[in-house]
Amino acid sequence: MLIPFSKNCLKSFCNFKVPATGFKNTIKRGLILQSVSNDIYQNLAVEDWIHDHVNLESKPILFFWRNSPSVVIGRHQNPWQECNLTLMREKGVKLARRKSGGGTVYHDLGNINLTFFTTRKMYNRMENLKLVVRALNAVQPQLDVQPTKRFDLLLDGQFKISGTASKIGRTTAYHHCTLLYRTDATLLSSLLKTPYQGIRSHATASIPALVKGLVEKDPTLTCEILTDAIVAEYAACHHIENHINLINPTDETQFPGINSKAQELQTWEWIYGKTPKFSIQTSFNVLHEQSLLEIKVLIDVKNGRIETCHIEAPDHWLPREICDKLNSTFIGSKFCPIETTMLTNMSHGTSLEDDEVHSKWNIVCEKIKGIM
Ligand SMILES: Nc1ncnc2c1ncn2[C@@H]1O[C@H](COP(=O)(O)OC(=O)CCCC[C@@H]2CCSS2)[C@@H](O)[C@H]1O
Repeated sequence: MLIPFSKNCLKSFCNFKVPATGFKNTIKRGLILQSVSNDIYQNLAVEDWIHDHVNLESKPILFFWRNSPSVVIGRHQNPWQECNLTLMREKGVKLARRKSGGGTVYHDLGNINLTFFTTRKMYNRMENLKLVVRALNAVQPQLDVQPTKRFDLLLDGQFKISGTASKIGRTTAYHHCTLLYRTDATLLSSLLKTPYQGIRSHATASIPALVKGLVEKDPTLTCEILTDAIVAEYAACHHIENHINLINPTDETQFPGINSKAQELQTWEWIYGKTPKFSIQTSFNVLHEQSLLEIKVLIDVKNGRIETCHIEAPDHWLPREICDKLNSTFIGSKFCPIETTMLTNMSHGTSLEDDEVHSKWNIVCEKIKGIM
């Protein structure tokens, strides 16, 4: 049963504004929430907000959420290494960095996300996954779904339908996982494949797997059927009412300060700027008098910005001093195609009066944009 979420409901969970005494009899043993939003940043902000503000002692929370097409990288990952940013921009797929560690996954409405909030003490990923498996078997006993040692869920022993990540705080923790019920595996794998060559970094690498949606096994399954089954199992386990509380992640009266959290999660500084330091060593060819010339590139990127840049072109194609000027122009700028376009345009009206040199400068900038 879906019911809109009442303000008092969450208040009895919060650490603040609520007196420590007087609620003893009204405190519930747990709560099931579902977001009305499909915005990845708003939904990640809910996780962050609950993690920061809610006292979960004896009152665990299960949160359901789905997103419009998005790629979600782990806290310590490198987006250039993990996904095809060019294809994502083309298809309007959002990029988000979450607060938990682990690998990169693709979300769309065919994917349900579940977040199990508990105290740090009660944090237990395997129990949560077993609960999901019991729920799946309750709706379709024929399904062969098993948790793995890495806390994935595999269908028929080989297809990943769920990936796990977690964040463990001082007193509270959450385990979140995906549940793929409908997916375009070809699109998913092309979005999660880097086209950029020569990246060196110590960022966490994802572990690619074969994926499948549950509907391929049982076409009658829907998001609602699956959610209801998990809700029923969770409610039974925690002796709480079998219902979902709908929440609006933009509602400041329920979640004071949540909109600024969502804003922060979509800043360039968080999504790209938090990438662990990396370098990219690559080369590309340009056509000159019917032969190919090699342009070598070595770029170090720190906090998402170009720290050092060595572009080397044959002297007779692009004079050394122009290459040096190009290198110093890039230093300090964001490793980002929009910023590079601005730099390219800014070179107009400078010392590049020579049209030929100017067009070569533009060619190099275009090629560099292709690796961003
Ligand atoms: N949605 C989804 N579900 C299951 N598996 C996926 C999905 N998208 C991609 N993959 C596969 O997992 C690997 C990456 O596996 P890897 O093990 O590296 O990473 C994970 O599983 C992370 C799970 C994070 C879950 C969070 C829950 C809420 S916000 S995101 C990828 O290369 C694909 O092969």
